[in-house]
Amino acid sequence: MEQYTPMMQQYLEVKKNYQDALVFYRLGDFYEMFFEDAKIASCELDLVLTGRNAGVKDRVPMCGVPFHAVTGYIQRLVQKGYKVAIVEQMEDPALAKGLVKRDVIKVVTPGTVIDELFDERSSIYLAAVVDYQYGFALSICEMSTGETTVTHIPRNILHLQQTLLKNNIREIVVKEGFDEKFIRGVRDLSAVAISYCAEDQIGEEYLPLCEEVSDGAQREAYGLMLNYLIETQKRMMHHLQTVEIENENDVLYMDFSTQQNLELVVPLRTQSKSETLWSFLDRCQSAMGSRLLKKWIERPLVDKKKILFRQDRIEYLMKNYLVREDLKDKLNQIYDMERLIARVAYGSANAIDCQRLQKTLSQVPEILALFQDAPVFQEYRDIDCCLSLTELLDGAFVENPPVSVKEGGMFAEGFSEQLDEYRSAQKEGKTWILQQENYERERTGIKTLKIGYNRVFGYYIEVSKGAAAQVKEEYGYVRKQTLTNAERYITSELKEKEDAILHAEERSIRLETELFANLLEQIRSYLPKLQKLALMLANMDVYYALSSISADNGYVRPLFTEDELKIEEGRHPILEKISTNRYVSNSLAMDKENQILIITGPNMGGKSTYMRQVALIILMAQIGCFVPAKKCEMPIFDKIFTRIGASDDILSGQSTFMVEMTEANNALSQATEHSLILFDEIGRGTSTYDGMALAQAMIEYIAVCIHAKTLFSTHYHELTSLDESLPVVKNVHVEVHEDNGHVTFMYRVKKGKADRSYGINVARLAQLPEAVLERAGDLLAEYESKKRVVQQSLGIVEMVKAPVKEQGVLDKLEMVDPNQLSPIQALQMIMDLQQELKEAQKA
Ligand SMILES: Nc1ncnc2c1ncn2[C@@H]1O[C@H](COP(=O)(O)OP(=O)(O)OP(=O)(O)O)[C@@H](O)[C@H]1O
Repeated sequence: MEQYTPMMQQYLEVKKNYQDALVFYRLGDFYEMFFEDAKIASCELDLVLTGRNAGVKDRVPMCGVPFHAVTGYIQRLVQKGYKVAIVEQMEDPALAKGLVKRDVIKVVTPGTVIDELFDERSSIYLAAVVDYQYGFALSICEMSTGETTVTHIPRNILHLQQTLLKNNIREIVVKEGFDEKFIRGVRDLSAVAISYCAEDQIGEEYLPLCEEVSDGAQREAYGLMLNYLIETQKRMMHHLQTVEIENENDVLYMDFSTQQNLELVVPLRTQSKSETLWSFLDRCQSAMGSRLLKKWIERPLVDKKKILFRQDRIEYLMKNYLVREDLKDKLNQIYDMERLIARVAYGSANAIDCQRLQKTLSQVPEILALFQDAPVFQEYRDIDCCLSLTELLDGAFVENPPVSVKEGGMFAEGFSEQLDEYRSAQKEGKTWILQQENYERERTGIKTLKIGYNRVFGYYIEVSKGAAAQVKEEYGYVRKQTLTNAERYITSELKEKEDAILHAEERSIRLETELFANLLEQIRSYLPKLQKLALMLANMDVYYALSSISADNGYVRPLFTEDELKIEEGRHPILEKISTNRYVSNSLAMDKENQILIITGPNMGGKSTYMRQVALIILMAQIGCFVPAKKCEMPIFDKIFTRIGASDDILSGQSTFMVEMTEANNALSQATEHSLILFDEIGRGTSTYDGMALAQAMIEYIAVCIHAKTLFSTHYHELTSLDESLPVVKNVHVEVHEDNGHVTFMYRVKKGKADRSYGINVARLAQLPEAVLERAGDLLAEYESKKRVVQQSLGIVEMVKAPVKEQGVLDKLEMVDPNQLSPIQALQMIMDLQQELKEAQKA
């Protein structure tokens, strides 16, 4: 019977346990892939697919990548959603008896990348999801910093998808048997990979971390996440930070499409390089500052005290120009400490990382000194700067240490006496070799004689073929190798010295490796303190960025009210900087009597810009930043919903109109009186009457049942008469001047409705054929003579709000399958639902 070669048997043995990963199998200076893996990888990475003789009749498909370039290839595969299992040689091939031992040292997966990260300013997350029948518990982790959180979300496909998209989760881990319906929902999001993991006993070393999580389902999710990390990373993850328990109500809620519509962190058209709020505000000097800023933007605050706290710090820096500039200079010198220490803890740091850590640490006391007299930064006054560690690392390394930690040459002279001794032995040896070369030249009279070195023969004397006759027996040369035009010899003296040199070299490399491991261990003992310092630096960086942009652009500090929203001369932060003509500022006033503004006016008149501007000002205010306005008073909003523009449909398979209605429903079903709703031309995706009817019914529902502050732009002029039946509805319009059929946009928002629509005038700006414009003008006149009127039911609209919160309890009861619950889970469910019901009734 045919049989695979021993090596191929070894490969297949490993592959058996990693069916869902591409196995990168180390063979000398290459990582090779075989069989299906080779076909996939050659396709995805443009590699040549070859074959290998493996003992059986057919050659086995194979492709490979050189080991030194492997990171880039893994990056590309993981980006595409693949997992890569790296199989290393576990012993020195030169010393191995028989087949070299090999094993998987790590599995790189889409949600756990560390060394293979593309972009230092963004973060990639992994989430473990546990289904407890009436909800999901999630544990989310960012491997490159060790940050972890746990949270609960409703057991609902849309909510799960939203959570994954909003948090840039690239991979979810579930237990075998996870509800197929939800798996399909996750598969619809092509950017999220799904992995399965069994629940195992967690190692003792991680138990203290687990104890931080008191909630049963969350702890289960956290445990599942740990299990998966242990299984894939195959090493102790010292860098995992204390778990943060997150509650969706602790931040201003936005759904994913709102984050997209407002272009908070990604531009709407993914191809375009246009500015997002993040890129605009990001004056951070370090990547960790940028990442923190992004987090602030995606999770604005709802707690007034926390907002004021940030405002105070930003204000301090705005007022103290010199401190701010000094801070900038110092922050400029720091490195991405968060990821540096994660690499140290994880064990993948090199000498360059440690050197950067030292440089960063040495800035800390200077940064703190800047805030000696600033009461708003008092919290940091007693922070431990890890001075002893800074000293320990100071001057430890040579100026430009090597990337590899395996070849020595990292530590500076004076770091270790022993190392210095080995090194001087090496150096002496090398000087001896040079001297010996001269000596041999002199005694043989061969001017071209040289002493060389290679790995196979060690040191040798090389003499050209022509001169070989001059080599006399009495010199004691032993011929070792004959080349085409040279002879190579060794002498016993040379070999003796060689031994000493190589010995010293080997010993010094071994010592350096030991010293380095030791140093990492020492740094690890400072871990919690270092994580605190990194967070402080990232915070400082964000404070710097926001204060600098606020000061440069004349932003004001928002004041918080109970209900009234008043923005005087507000501006769109980004447009005011990039627009070629002068930006026209606009005010806004809303309160209980003015809850809904219907905005009319021509296309291109500035309606969308006005709405976005309001949303951005509110958002900036709730991250603690100052805002582009002359004055701003506002309540704290709990949620923002938008339906703006035709956004790309991420959740595939929905028509524009369906997306529009889904987003409208998100707002109508979740908004409260403390929310902000922006509806831009809702209903335009269907026939005029349908659209107008839906728009009117939505406005009425918001006015009567929700009471959220709402900006509603529309081209249905008929809707402007709603202010008669609904006193909370007010009309505003964007001003235009018309002169002989030509319009000039004033971009000023004024009270009252637009006198008419200007579609045909705007079309003229687009240079449509005159014949079309004329015909349209005639048709318009005809239509207008048969004007539509808005149906108003007896002046007062009566509507009943859909029960939202109690309904939630009923929905959960309905969805749960009692046969799937353990007695403890059932008890927990009763307690949870009862609690939820109480809260719903209180609200
Ligand atoms: N306040 C302003 N100051 C200066 N320019 C502005 C202002 N508002 C809008 N603009 C300019 O007008 C353009 C069109 O604005 P916007 O998209 O808000 O119009 P719109 O009324 O929503 O149009 P449509 O109904 O076609 O969507 C913007 O891209 C911007 O260049």
